[in-house]
Amino acid sequence: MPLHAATPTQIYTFPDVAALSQGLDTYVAKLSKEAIERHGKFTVAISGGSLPKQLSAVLKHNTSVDFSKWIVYFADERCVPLDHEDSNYLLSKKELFDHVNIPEENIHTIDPDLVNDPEEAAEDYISQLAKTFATKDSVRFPVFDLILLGVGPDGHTCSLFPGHPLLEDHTNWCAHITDSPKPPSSRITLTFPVLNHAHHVAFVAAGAGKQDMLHLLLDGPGHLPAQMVKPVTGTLSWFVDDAAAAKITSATHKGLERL
Ligand SMILES: O=C(O)[C@H](O)[C@@H](O)[C@H](O)[C@H](O)COP(=O)(O)O
Repeated sequence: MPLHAATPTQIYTFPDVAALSQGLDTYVAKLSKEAIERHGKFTVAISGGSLPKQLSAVLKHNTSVDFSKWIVYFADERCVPLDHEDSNYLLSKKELFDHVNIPEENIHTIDPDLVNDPEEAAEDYISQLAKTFATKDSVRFPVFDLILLGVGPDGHTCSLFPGHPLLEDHTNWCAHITDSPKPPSSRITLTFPVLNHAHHVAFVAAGAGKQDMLHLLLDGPGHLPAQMVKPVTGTLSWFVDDAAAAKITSATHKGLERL
């Protein structure tokens, strides 16, 4: 089955989290190879939460992936020091970076000196993005090869929360938030235009706790943040385990396929 979905949204389901990690490994390894063949690098943005562990369980052992060509950003980051237990960087470091050979300079962290000034931290992150995606003026939005997203119980993704003014940010590449309903309250996040310009966007969701939200997001129309992720020309995929997929009832459900 081709990974490039014929339908706007492709849902891949797996019997359990172990199989989900296997599927993610296959998917990410394929996209990494394609991107490196195409332009010599693989640009990827990674979220926090449960995703880094699910992503890395199998991938970190995959010796066929050329991690030396990876350029990593964070889909969102909490404004905390890099060694803080809430740091998304620290999580991905433990789960993935410590096990593979991504050059340190290719891993774009929040500037630890700016964690007390979220606005400055977001500005700095835009400058970091510009290093990879040309200058801020010569390209409209970064085009990531892959952005990996999680989804919260309220339908948030990245640090884009329901009803928040950041949902209306259609110009900045990265924005800050100081009133995140999910702690910690200060964060920086990629914005919708960046998410929607990626070549590939994949949501990852596992466990019965996600059932109701997945039903809401995938079975009907709506304007929750996760539903606002609609790549302009890229693909949109969901990687879910059977527990998370259990309440999906619409036509979309009939499209469920094993990877
Ligand atoms: O830093 C963060 O908090 C995230 O990037 C956030 O958007 C996360 O992906 C979702 O809240 C899902 O988190 P779980 O996978 O842990 O449910």
